[in-house]
Amino acid sequence: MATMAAASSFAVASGSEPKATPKKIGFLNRTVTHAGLRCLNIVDKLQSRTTTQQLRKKHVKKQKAMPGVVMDCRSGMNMVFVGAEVGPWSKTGGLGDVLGGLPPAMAANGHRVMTVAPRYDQYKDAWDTGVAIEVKVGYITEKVRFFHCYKRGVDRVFIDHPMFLEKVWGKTGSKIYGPTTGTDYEDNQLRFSMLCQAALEAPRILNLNSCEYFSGPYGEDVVFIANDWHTALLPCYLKSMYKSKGMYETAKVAYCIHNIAYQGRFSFGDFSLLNLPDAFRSSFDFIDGYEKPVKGRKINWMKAGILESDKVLTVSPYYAEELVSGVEKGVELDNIIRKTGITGIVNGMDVQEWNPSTDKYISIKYNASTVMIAKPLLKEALQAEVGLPVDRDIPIIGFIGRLEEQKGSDILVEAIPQFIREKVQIIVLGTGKKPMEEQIQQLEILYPDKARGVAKFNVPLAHMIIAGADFILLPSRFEPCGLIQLHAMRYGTVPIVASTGGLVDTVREGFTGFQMGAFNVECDAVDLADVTAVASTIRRALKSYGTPALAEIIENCMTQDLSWKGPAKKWEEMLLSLGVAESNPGIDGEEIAPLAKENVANP
Ligand SMILES: Nc1ncnc2c1ncn2[C@@H]1O[C@H](COP(=O)(O)OP(=O)(O)O[C@H]2O[C@H](CO)[C@@H](O)[C@H](O)[C@H]2O)[C@@H](O)[C@H]1O
Ligand SMILES: OC[C@H]1O[C@H](O[C@H]2[C@H](O)[C@@H](O)[C@@H](O[C@H]3[C@H](O)[C@@H](O)[C@@H](O)O[C@@H]3CO)O[C@@H]2CO)[C@H](O)[C@@H](O)[C@@H]1O
Repeated sequence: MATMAAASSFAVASGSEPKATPKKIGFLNRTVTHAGLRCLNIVDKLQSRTTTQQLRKKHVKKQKAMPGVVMDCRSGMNMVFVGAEVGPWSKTGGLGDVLGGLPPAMAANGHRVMTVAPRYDQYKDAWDTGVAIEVKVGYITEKVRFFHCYKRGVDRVFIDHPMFLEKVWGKTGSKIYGPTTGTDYEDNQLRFSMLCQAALEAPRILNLNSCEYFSGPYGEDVVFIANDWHTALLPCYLKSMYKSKGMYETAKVAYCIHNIAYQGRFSFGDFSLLNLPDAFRSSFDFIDGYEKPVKGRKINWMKAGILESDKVLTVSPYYAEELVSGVEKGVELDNIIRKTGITGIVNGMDVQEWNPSTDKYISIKYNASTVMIAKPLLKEALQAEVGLPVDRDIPIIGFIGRLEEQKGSDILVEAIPQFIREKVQIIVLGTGKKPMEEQIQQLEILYPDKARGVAKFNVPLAHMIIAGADFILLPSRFEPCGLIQLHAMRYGTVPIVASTGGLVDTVREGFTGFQMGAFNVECDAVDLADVTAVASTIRRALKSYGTPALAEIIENCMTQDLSWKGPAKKWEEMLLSLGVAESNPGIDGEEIAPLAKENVANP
């Protein structure tokens, strides 16, 4: 906001024209200046028809800068984010958070931004556009419809087909990929092939007039941001169905890896289901030593996504390094990524959903100057909520996450006997693999006055833990970025983290949290050394409880800018470098809270 207020004038194309004074633009109600923002006054428009027409080809921002002078200002890019989850409409974890939070930050910077995700449920706020297309999935042709809403400056597009809705309806959040954790829907390849094809049509055919600055279809000068294995076919179809026919000539694809553990490996014969020319076969070709889902030669969607895209990204710089470090951390795609290269940009967090001074799930609102008064009260509320003895003097350690080996809840459970005699309580919230759910549910029986495990996907409780706990534990075997430590830091809850991926980039030992060292990435056993590291670091953290040193760490945590603002600028720089026609830098934007608030989705 400060940057905006300090701005002094628009750059006006004609030297003879008086300089415009700073103006509030209606959209987002902000003042805008930027070197990259081109403004033509009405005289220039008459003299330079071609330029103006070129401008109109894309989006044109109109405003009255001064009485009698109409200025057409253009900035930004057309961006289409594609993913299997988009929060808050659909979310099983961090992928949904990123597709929910990064696009509005891009829109705030003046870009025209769309997300495309499946319509898993009857979302109250997204309407049928009336537009339908036919796409070939596998050996059949299916009709899909486009639903739409406009929130926080972003066109949210949902792909409607029974393959999404019938399976998941009413259970969004848990059944997106399969009926239970660890079991995938048999037609996932068809479902995500459909998503990719529909996403490629959306910018061309949807006539969206969501706000006064952008109208009509996005057109073909777009950059697609494809996320994880589900969208790996997008760059392939872009080439085989469009570029080969002279369409989407300058369009580009950035491919973002949120988790290399899920690659989309399927039987080699399934290539024929994808309806791609034979030339693409080698990009999918993959051999591993595993028998799942079939023995031997396979297709690997993520491998193709990496090879066929114009740029490969991931969600933190340290994870980017880990991915190319070797076969273990690169999960057998390290050699491919070494060839293409990869850029890591650390995730931001949604500072609207996670804001201790407005959070609707917590009874006391607070900020960095009131945290020490608020936390004990929020702790008592949390203890009462989960049925632990209510005592504000007992430090609480929280854990939130998908219950998969990645997150290390099994390591935590094994470490508990080594520190449970300390003055401490533990609260674990997560869903996922059944044995791991059962393991956390046992905690209450083993340690009735000390520990609780809640095997539910429970957003209000996640907020209460983030606010009421003193420490948040992330004993991850690997962690591409991690959002929970970001949420925690904003709430003055100090992270204790394994030294891996984004946890290395975002938590500074002794300054904003505690590092435990890197853990064994082998997932089929719990390494005793990791158990010891968890227990000894927890004891170290507990020693700091109530000390000025911890108070300083809490303050350091809470006074950081963890929003998407910084990461969005880095994303913009990278996407601009791809050279999509008609792409320009954005502006230095701010989301306007009231607008964003009234537009918060209500799925
Ligand atoms: N039981 C429960 N109840 C309520 N809420 C729950 C919950 N379990 C998890 N959540 C929520 O889901 C999100 C999980 O975020 P993570 O960063 O841990 O993502 P995840 O590992 O799924 O995603 C991957 O993608 C993200 C985004 O790029 C990376 O940060 C991450 O490292 C990578 O593994 C948080 O918002 C958390 O509060
Ligand atoms: O936002 C949370 C994560 O969501 C995605 O991960 C899902 C993954 O892409 C799906 O394929 C599926 O994973 C299952 C996998 O296919 C199966 O072989 C078996 O290993 O079990 C897995 C778990 O059921 O579900 C994952 C979510 O649980 C996204 O790709 C990740 O980046 C996100 O972290």
